[in-house]
Amino acid sequence: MEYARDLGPWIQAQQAKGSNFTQTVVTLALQFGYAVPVAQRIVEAVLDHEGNSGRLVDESCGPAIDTASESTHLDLGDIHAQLVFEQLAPRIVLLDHFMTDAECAAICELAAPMMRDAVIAHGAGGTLRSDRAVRDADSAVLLKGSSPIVNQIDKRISMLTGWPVSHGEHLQVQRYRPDGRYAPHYDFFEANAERALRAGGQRVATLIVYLRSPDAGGATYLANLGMRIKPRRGSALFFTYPEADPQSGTLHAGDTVQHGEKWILTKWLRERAVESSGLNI
Ligand SMILES: O=C(O)CCC(=O)C(=O)O
Ligand SMILES: [Fe+2]
Repeated sequence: MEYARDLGPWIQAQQAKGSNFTQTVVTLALQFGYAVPVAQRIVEAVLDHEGNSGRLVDESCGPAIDTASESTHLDLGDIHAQLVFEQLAPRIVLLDHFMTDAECAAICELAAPMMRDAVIAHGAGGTLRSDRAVRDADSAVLLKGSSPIVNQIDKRISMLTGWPVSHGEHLQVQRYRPDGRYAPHYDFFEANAERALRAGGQRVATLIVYLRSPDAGGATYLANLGMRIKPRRGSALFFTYPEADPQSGTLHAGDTVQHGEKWILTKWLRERAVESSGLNI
């Protein structure tokens, strides 16, 4: 992450004037136009004396898409995806051509007969149940190893993110019909969701692949950023939340589908190997 060199002395001066961490971050954001998560990382780096070079090193050791190359093509072995957009903090990457049209169609066909009401976690125990007021969609689980195409996509996601297949949940396909939506939420578990956390630790990243675009509506809305990602078949949206906290800036929603159907493939990545026989959590 690059930032103006003179910010180092400016931040030190703010601190010397008695500004606390939060005040310095907010002032940096308001006065210099940095997004708050970026401002936070700059202030952290400067105060840790790492900021002298004017360059921040991302120390996160979780799943990551390596976009350091000058090229917008990402060689994923069996396919070349194309980098469309990336944001550093919170980390968001949008790719085109992550799956071919034929692969999207094959995954939809595989999932269609297995569709059930999509569920959400409720209460302290994290009991799973359908609540269409929050998540109005159907969902199907594609167990790891259950078919060649599932293997292929799992491997491709692992290659993209540098994260082992073992540390990912089973793929899921979500289908939204007209009026279907997913209200704003975080993907990480509540701290008291013991059963889910025991299976492989916290969720740390989400990958969504758009399999079928609705005719209207159904964007993925990144609420903290005021950003809308339009579903386009074969494109993939990746975001990470190294801290399972609102500070991750990853509040997001599936906007209401107005016309047509929206189908997506989701992969949630965990801290550790996921020990689950069937269902995700
Ligand atoms: O439907 C979308 O665009 C977002 C889906 C989502 O956030 C989820 O399944 O957790
Ligand atoms: Fe989500």
